[in-house]
Amino acid sequence: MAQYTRVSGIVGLITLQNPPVNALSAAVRQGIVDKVETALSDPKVKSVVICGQNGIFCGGADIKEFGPKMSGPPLIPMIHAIEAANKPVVAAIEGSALGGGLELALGCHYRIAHSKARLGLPEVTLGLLPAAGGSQRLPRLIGVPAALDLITTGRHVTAAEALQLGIVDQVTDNNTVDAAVKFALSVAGQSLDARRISTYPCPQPSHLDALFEEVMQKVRQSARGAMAPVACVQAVRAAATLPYTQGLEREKELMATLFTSGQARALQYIFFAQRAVGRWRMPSGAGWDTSKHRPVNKAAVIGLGTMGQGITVALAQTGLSVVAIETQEKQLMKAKQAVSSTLERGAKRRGVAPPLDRISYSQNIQAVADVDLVIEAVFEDMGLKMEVFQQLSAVCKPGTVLCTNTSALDMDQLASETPNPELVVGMHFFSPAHVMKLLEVVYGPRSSPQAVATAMQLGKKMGKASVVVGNCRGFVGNRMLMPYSEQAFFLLEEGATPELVDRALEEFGFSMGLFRMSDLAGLDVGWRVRKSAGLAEPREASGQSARIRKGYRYSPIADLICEQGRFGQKTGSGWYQYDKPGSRVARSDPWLHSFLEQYRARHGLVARSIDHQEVLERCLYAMINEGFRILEDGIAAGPEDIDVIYVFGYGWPRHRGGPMFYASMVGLAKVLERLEHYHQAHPDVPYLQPCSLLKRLVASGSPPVHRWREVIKKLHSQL
Ligand SMILES: CCCCCCCC/C=C\C=C\CC(=O)SCCNC(=O)CCNC(=O)[C@H](O)C(C)(C)COP(=O)(O)OP(=O)(O)OC[C@H]1O[C@@H](n2cnc3c(N)ncnc32)[C@H](O)[C@@H]1OP(=O)(O)O
Repeated sequence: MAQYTRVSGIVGLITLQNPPVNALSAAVRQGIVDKVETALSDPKVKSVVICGQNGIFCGGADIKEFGPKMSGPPLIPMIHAIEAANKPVVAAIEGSALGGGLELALGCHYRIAHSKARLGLPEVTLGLLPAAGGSQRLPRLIGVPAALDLITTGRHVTAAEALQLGIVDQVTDNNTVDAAVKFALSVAGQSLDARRISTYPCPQPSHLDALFEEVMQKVRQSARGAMAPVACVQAVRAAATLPYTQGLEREKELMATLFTSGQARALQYIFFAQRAVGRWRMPSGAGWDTSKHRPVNKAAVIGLGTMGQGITVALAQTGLSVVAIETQEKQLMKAKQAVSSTLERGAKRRGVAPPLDRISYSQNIQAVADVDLVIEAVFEDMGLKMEVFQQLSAVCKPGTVLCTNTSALDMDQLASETPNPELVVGMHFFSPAHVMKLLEVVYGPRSSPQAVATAMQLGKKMGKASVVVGNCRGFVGNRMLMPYSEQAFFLLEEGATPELVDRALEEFGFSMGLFRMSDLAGLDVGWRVRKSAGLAEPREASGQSARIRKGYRYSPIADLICEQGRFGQKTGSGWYQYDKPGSRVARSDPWLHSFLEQYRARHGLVARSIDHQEVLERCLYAMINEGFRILEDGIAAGPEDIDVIYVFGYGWPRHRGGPMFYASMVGLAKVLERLEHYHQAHPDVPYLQPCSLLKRLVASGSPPVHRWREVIKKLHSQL
């Protein structure tokens, strides 16, 4: 809806009303069309201001209304009518002007923004392009290179940057609507000939072809198969090379392809999934509405290895006071230097002062006595962590929330070391902790909803996509990695190479294939976990028994690689070779290939040709199958939780919506059929045995992903 009033005698004020972000729903578009007509036909009105209610201009088209049966006035003619008006129309931009919201503002003759406003065309992040004339107007207004940057990345700019780029005409620190009305009064009656952006010639950059070729190459590389960034470049190229009306036609054509694509559905699903997981709920029913978080002003980090350093940086950047503890003096000094330089680099980028004085360093755990929350990030060793938790219980003030940053260990066992297990939760960060967006917040059977709420609130404050998950080995993310990597190892035994597996996964869209990723993370981490699970003990070098552990098929390949001291990038070799330890460029390794050949010969395995489809089906479907088990076990509340974890923490291509969404797009019946097929071929691999929830969903007609929770709920109620 839109409200209309006349202010200062001659200014028609149109206010968009659709909480919370004034999205351009059918009703809002109808409201705008009607109120613009009212203002333009009223002879007393000499100029018009468009604003949004509750301090936000407009969050863009209403994504919830996207679909095959969209109704209401279309955006393009609505914006054209505003641009063609014979009275000046001024956009008063507070809060956000995003997507269709900015396109609406670009149709206005003037734009006044509050200094705290953010503007952008983020359609690309939803698998779309700015198709209400935005891809044609913005390059005409700010030039091709700047428009390409904004449209292909979807980044939001501050009001100051918008002013510098020429997107807005004025920035104010005061009441934006008052400033816009004042401005509208000052321009009433003036000629609008030079204010209609669609009539501007598009500035022609020199070497236009070379520029677009270069940008297209870059975009294709970083898009990893996503269509929208490529279409965005094509649309801007149309703006640079065609008259406005023809460019608009091209924009429409490109949008039609994107709008109906699975990629757009996947990206919009992830947009809502991210928000849905933020409204967490534990199986007990506890959530934000029932659980108040404890205030956290001062936090401690115990253990300043790579993870501890990243967490310290993230906390300090969030504005907390941090006590950073490391018992080894040399490591403490090294960590202090690393943390300081990361904070300095970050502050320089943002043009602010580095928050160095928020951190105090100590070798003495007594220094945590007055903190509100502790994050333990010591070495992944249960004995050591138990010792730390005992010490923390003795030192911390009552009510301190104790968090462990374990990636797989039993956090409930750690809770047992404290007199207040209800205050213990897992906060599983991803490396580097100050960069990666994901945080798994792990609750055990005794964790209180208040402790979970506290960790979730802190995650939110740190800008993390925080997901509440239950306690089990590997939680959600790492638990699903087990079948994924197991299949990759089996594929090596059967004839694949790390390069082949990685290529298949990277062409699918993963930021890195499994083997390159393992080399980056360090192979010793998984080796230690397998050893602690009693799997990776040295066995006889050949024969069937070497490939059987605990009664099931097992590939010792990764353990054998580690026994050679090949831990990945940090040692200069792993699944690939590197120029030197720490180097990042992975090269094919003849040693590894000959090792694989010898391994197969020793175990009587005959290499066969393996194609990309088999790699994808075996690795991804085994992982998805485990995702269904996780849902069945109640470790994740819904498919959205798993998908957000994989998109934000594991490099799953966002335009494929996460593993569970992907399964729904492939078709659950097909996933089930392929799992049955591979399980028949490998009956000694339990991860390939289709999970009963998957079978149940297929039996109930493969409902869309947003309806899985109903089936899961029914399943749980019958248990
Ligand atoms: C066959 C060919 C057909 C062609 C048809 C073409 C028709 C379309 C034409 C033009 C299309 C234009 C494209 C667009 O405009 S797409 C939308 C672009 N806008 C965005 O991407 C902005 C998305 N929103 C945000 O970034 C944030 O929400 C922000 C506005 C910055 C506010 O952030 P914050 O204060 O943190 O609040 P939340 O993100 O939690 O959001 C609050 C709730 O509002 C819901 N929301 C937000 N934006 C939208 C939206 N655009 N549409 C619908 N709903 C929106 C959000 O989901 C939250 O609700 P809930 O918690 O219930 O999920």
